[in-house]
Amino acid sequence: MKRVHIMVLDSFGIGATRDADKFGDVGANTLGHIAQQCARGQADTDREGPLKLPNFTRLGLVNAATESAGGQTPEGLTTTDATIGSYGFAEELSSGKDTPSGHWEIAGVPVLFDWGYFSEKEQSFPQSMLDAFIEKTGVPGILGNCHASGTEIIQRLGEEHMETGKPIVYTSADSVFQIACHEESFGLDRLYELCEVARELVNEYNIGRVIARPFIGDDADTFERTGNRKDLAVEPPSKTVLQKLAEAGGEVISIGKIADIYAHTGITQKYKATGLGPLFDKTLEVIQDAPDRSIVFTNFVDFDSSYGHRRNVPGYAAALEYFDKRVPELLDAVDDDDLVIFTADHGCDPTWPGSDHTREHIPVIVYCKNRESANLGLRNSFADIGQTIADYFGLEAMDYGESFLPTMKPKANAA
Ligand SMILES: O=P(O)(O)O[C@H]1O[C@H](CO)[C@@H](O)[C@H]1O
Ligand SMILES: [Mn+2]
Ligand SMILES: [Mn+2]
Repeated sequence: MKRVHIMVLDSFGIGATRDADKFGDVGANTLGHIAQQCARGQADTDREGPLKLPNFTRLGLVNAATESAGGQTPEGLTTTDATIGSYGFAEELSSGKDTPSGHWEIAGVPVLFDWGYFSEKEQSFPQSMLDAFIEKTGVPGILGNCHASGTEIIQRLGEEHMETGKPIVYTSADSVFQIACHEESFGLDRLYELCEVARELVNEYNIGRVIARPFIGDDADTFERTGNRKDLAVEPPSKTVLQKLAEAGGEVISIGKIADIYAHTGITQKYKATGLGPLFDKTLEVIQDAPDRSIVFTNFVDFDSSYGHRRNVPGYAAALEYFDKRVPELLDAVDDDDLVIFTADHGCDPTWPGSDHTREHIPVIVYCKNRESANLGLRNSFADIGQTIADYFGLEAMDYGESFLPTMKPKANAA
C-alpha cells in the first residue's frame, strides 16, 4: 500500500528565510521564539517550563530547526544523532507568505504572480466596491473597513453589528476580504451569501480569499468565533499534485480547511472537524480506511488562528506539546510504505510585532517505516514536497521542485 499523509501545522515556521527582509521579518522564528520564552519561564500559563517536544525531536525537527537558524538550536531543545525521520527545511518561491500560496506550493504550484492587497490600514476597501457590495446584498451599510485582528474587531464592533445588521468587513497583510457576522442574529447562511457576492466583487482586485468569520455570544465579553469559518479561494494557477493524483484515479482526502484552500480542486473526499484534538482524531479515523494511492491531507489551523495571530506564546507552546504527544498514534497508524509529512505553510511568530504571518522556512519532516532517515537540508521550494509526492506515486513530474525521495533510501530489511 502506498499512501501519503500530509500534516500541515498551520504557521509553524522554523526560522526566517533569506528574503525575510522584503517582509519586515528578519529574525522571526516561530518555533525558536516559542522555545526561548518557554525556556526562560515566560510561557507558564496553563503549561510549564521548557518546551517539550520529544517525538518531534526524534523525528528530526530540532535538527532541522537548528540548521534553519544558522546553527542555533532553539533554547531548551536538543538535536539528536538518531532521528527516526528525514528532516529538512524549505524556503518559499511564492511571492506571498499567505496560506493559499504556502499550500499550493506544497502541492507543487508556487504562486509567482503578485496577489492584490488592500494595503490601506483604514478605509481599506475601494468605495465603489463597497457600494456594489451594499447594493447587491441589501445590507444597511458596513462596519470596519480596515486592517484588524479578527478577535479584536468583533469585540470592538460586534455589538454595533448586532444592533444595526451591518456586517463587519476587514482585511490584513494577507490578500483577503473577511466578513464577520453573528451566526444567530445575522444568520450563517446569510453570511455565506454575502461572501459569495464579495468573491465576485474582489476578483478584479486579484484577491486570494474571501473568508466568512462567524461568531456567537451575547456581548463584547462573550463573543467567540465558531468553527463555521469558510474560505472562498480562487483556484490554483495550474494543476497541483492533488489534481494529478485524483485524475489518475487516486483518492485525495481533505480534513479541515484543505478543500477550501485549494478551491475544492483535486479533492475527492472531505471531512470537517474543529479544534486540534478533533482534527487529529478525524485524521486517524480516515487513515484507517484510506485506500492504496491516496493522500490524507490535514490542516491544523488552530496553531495559526488561535495562537499565532493572537500572539499567544503559551497557547502555541501548549498546542505543540499536545500535538507532539499524539504523534506516536499517527506513526503507529500508518503502513510500512506510507510517507507521513509534517510541515507548515508559513510562519506566524507569536512574539513578532503586529498580528500577521512571518516569512519563514517551513519544516519538512518525513517519516517512512521502510526508508532510512536522512538529512534533507535546505530545500529551495516548498514544491519539493509536491515533486516528491508525484515521484512517489509515479505521476507526471511537476514543473517546480526536486524530489527528495532518492535521498531516503529503502531500508535493507524493508518488507
Ligand atoms: O485575525 P484573523 O481574523 O484571525 O485573520 C487572520 O486570518 C486570515 C487568514 O489567514 C488573515 O487575514 C489573518 O490575519
Ligand atoms: Mn496558514
Ligand atoms: Mn493566518
